[in-house]
Amino acid sequence: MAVFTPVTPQQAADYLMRYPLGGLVELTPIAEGVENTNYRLVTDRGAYVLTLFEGRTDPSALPFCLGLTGRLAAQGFPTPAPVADREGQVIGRLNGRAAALVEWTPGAWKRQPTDKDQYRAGQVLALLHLDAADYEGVRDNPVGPRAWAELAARCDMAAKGEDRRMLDQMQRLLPDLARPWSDPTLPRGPIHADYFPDNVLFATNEHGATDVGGVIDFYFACVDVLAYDLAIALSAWGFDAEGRPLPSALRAFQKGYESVRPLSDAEREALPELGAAAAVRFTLTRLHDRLFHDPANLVTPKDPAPFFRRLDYWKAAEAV
Ligand SMILES: Nc1ncnc2c1ncn2[C@@H]1O[C@H](COP(=O)(O)OP(=O)(O)O)[C@@H](O)[C@H]1O
Ligand SMILES: N[C@@H](CCOP(=O)(O)O)C(=O)O
Repeated sequence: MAVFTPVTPQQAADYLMRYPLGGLVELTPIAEGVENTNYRLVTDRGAYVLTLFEGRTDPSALPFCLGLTGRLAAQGFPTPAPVADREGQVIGRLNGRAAALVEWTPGAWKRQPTDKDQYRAGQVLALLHLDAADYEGVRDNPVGPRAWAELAARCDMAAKGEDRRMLDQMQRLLPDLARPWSDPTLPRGPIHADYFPDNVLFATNEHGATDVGGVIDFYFACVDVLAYDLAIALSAWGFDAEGRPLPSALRAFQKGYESVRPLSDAEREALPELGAAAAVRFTLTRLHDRLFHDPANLVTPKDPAPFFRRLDYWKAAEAV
């Protein structure tokens, strides 16, 4: 369960006093997620997510992340807006952690997205890139190329067996993986950087159709190469649980993306390299989090191996 820092109903009720949201009705821990502590919090006025930010989310990045979602939500992009307290602040402090309240988004993520869902998810990612383009916030990617070597060095102290084999292979690739980041022709801008199916909630819209109701979890958001965000998303949406490619899902997602924001030739060409970088980035964080997992946390670490297998697909695509 993703509760690293427990919050009691009394502590939540006290925290709520600074918001114009009425009194606490219900506080329920949210089981999903692996990074931060999340509770569903219901008040007299509505439902919200209470998040306490843990290790990997640097509190100094929160103005960027919450500013971006606030801006996108105000522009009509489907994402829950952060809630300001009576003094206009969206970032508070609770139980020794930076904390925020965000509107609750009804809906659920697609465990088995159809090609139509893939297409729509691709469109919404491209809309995010267009809508966020003139956002003025600045944040470097906290798990960009510079962080990979450090993560690998930490894993190096503990990896054995199959983990060691994956790590050795990734360490050999690291020097070349950063190449696209020195290419000035690749457009940059605000990206989500964790656009996985579990961060895209689908709901029934006012016309009775299923649509993306809310994109959540912008806590890895940063300014980076736009096509890298697409490569991350393709890597997240276009493979099965074992890490084998799903060609029609990959096609549908990219087609949806390009129906809104067509790629330049340079972006299309760089996509396999960016995909390989995405495979390594998520393998490394998963490997790191599993190797250094604290059993006192009831979160189940994610398996790095299926992400590592995505490398084969992207490397083969690079060779074409
Ligand atoms: N605004 C929201 N509306 C509805 N559910 C949410 C919202 N934010 C988070 N959740 C739920 O909480 C879970 C964990 O949130 P997430 O931000 O992905 O956590 P983490 O960053 O710890 O991985 C999500 O999978 C979703 O079920
Ligand atoms: N998406 C990442 C881990 C971050 O988890 P999330 O629940 O915040 O999406 C992964 O799959 O490794």
